[in-house]
Amino acid sequence: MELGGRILWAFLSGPGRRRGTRGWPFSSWQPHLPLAGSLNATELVSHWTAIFEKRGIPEAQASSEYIVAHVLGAKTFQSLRPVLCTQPLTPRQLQCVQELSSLRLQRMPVQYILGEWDFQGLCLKMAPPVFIPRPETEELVEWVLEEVVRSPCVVGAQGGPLILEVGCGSGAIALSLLSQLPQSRVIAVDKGEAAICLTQENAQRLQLLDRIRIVPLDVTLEGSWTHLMSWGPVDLVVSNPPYIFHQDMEQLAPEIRSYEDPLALDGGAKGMDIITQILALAPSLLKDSGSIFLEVDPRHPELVGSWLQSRPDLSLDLVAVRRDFCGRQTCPANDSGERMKEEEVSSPRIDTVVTPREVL
Ligand SMILES: C[S@@+](CC[C@H](N)C(=O)[O-])C[C@H]1O[C@@H](n2cnc3c(N)ncnc32)[C@H](O)[C@@H]1O
Repeated sequence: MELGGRILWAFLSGPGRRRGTRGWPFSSWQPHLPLAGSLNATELVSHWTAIFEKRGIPEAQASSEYIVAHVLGAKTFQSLRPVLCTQPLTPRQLQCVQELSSLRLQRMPVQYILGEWDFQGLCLKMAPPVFIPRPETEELVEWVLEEVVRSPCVVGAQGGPLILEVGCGSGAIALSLLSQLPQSRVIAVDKGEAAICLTQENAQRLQLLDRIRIVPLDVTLEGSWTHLMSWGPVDLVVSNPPYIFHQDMEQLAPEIRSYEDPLALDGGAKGMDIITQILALAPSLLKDSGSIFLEVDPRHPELVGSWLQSRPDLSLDLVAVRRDFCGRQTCPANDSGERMKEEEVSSPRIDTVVTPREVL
């Protein structure tokens, strides 16, 4: 498929991905501490799973397994050495499990409790209120990687693409692209101070600081981009922007509502505030042959399509839409208002391919 101008790839995430329906279980109820020496890891997991279930904590068993494994020095319960599963925990270990489980009872996400989480095989430090990277976003990264490998024009002057990530959060997208594209360089921007610090720390931990520039920047501020232009136009823009419709914010799970930065989630009335900022800036920042990859809500391709029609000056075409592994998607309409054709392609995760206007 030959593409004339700059192009846009939209990655749809299911409507439920950042929401939740469970209630806030705050109460004065105190779980009792099991007697020291009396419980091994397997029994302790059962003990806390039962408490979590009783208190309506989502993913009760997984939560207790992660916590117990973490205290015993493993990433997952399944990877614990068999002897550690049957050996009684020490009083100190029991106390530690108790403290971390109490945080879970307050609906703190497991990722913040453990203080680290894996994304694309990288172990990243996590800290509230910086957005916790979701598994759906790993698919966005995989899509970008596929396109970089497939498209020889996505190569910058130093032999790899120059990538701009808008809203880097913990650095998950930027750092996983850097680690899998050894020739690439990334400019990672975020308006949140905590996000900038966490990306910096994660880049340092992963020894990727030499190929990343981490810039505190609010994309909605006029003129904020001018100093980015000195690094030249980029080959790719990647973003998992805040895209939740404002009215949907109230339906978010307590884990999200109480611990993650609302600025990482709330995309304004139609979830488009940051999306349109990114698109509007593309001509100044993106090479003519460049691409933008965005994670969006299933309602967005239609909205983005209409918005792009009102901005022909941007020379941007929405060329492809994928849905996430949850498989939820609305099929957007094309220019003539018809439903877009669904094509079967090699990856089962791709459901709709939108060809660029020039090719239609
Ligand atoms: C959904 S989070 C994505 C974080 C990370 N990329 C990930 O996928 O895990 C969106 C990020 O955009 C940042 N952000 C929100 N508004 C912004 C703005 N106006 N300018 C720059 N960054 C912004 C937030 O601070 C947040 O870190």
